Amino acid sequence: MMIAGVILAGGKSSRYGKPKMFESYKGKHFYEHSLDALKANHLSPLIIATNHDLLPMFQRKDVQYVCENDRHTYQGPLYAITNVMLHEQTADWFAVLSSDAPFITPEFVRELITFTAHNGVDAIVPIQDGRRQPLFALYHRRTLKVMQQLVENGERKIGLLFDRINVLNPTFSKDDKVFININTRQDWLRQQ
Ligand SMILES: Nc1nc2c(ncn2[C@@H]2O[C@H](COP(=O)(O)OP(=O)(O)OP(=O)(O)O)[C@@H](O)[C@H]2O)c(=O)[nH]1
Repeated sequence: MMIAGVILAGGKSSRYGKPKMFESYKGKHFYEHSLDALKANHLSPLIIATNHDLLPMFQRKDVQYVCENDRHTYQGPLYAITNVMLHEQTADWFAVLSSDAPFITPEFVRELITFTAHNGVDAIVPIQDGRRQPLFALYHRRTLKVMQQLVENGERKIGLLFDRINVLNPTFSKDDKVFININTRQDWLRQQ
């Protein structure tokens, strides 16, 4: 079974005011914390989903870059995941992380992956504090068709996907910090 590691690192960062994936924590950019958590679990290929404007700002060479078509820039995570699945056709599963969660750990990714052993599951989406965490999640390749249908209908909400596929919703009580994502500078000041 092949699991690709995907980091969503496009978007507008409009609430943050500048591209938040390049903020630094412990000597690494935010996006590198996601990348290294996937890499530590030997996921392959490793893919950063981004857009042409941001592409020159990434420094890591140990990863593939998948850019959204200019016309489709800023369409959100659902579009970005669909685009990655269309580009990477060999992986069975896609471990998808955001690039604004600097407290992510290899241990979290390792635990998440264990749930792929469940039969007949299309996606593994943790629930934390009663909320779904779709950007700390795993999606099977067979979800691509439904994703494409949603995207073609102009849908942006990834939540709509979960009504149409078989989702496992594990809980991770141990390390609450893992799921913290940074949307505003205020968020980041609070966490430091
Ligand atoms: N590749 C790609 N990633 C995206 C896109 N939209 C959001 N993301 C990523 O998805 C994660 C969550 O994004 P959000 O914070 O909800 O949206 P954002 O556009 O980055 O920021 P806001 O403008 O403040 O909403 C981040 O890691 C983003 O980099 C997109 O269109 N393409």
